Amino acid sequence: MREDVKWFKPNNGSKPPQALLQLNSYPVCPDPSRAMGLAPHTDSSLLTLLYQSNTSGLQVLHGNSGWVTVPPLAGALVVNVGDLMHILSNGRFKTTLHRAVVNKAEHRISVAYFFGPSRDAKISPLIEVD
Ligand SMILES: O=C(O)CCC(=O)C(=O)O
Ligand SMILES: [Fe+2]
Repeated sequence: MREDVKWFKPNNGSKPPQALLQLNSYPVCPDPSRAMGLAPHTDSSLLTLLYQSNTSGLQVLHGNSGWVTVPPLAGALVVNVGDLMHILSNGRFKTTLHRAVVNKAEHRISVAYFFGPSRDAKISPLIEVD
């Protein structure tokens, strides 16, 4: 893999990066097979840090295994690669299709911190195709 220490050097002058904190709340659901907490999606920014308390619900689509649960680990955050990272790295870091399912026993919360460049930054791949 080609090393390039300039990967994340901003080229948009002094515009600050953008960060967004999103609080998700998934109430108990009597029939989880008939509801979805958060529909399948990819996060559009660069990176997401996700705190998912101690109730599972996050699932990622993993190759032939289908939807795989990402169990919450005490003191750990999930790091999600977003669309902009996918584009910047020319697909070397892949954006992650994920969703959140509900359950019938516990109210679940999660906190997502989305981080990326300013809204009007121009994004293009920084790594050439091999
Ligand atoms: O609640 C979760 O585990 C996922 C939240 C999520 O994917 C999002 O806020 O974009
Ligand atoms: Fe997400």
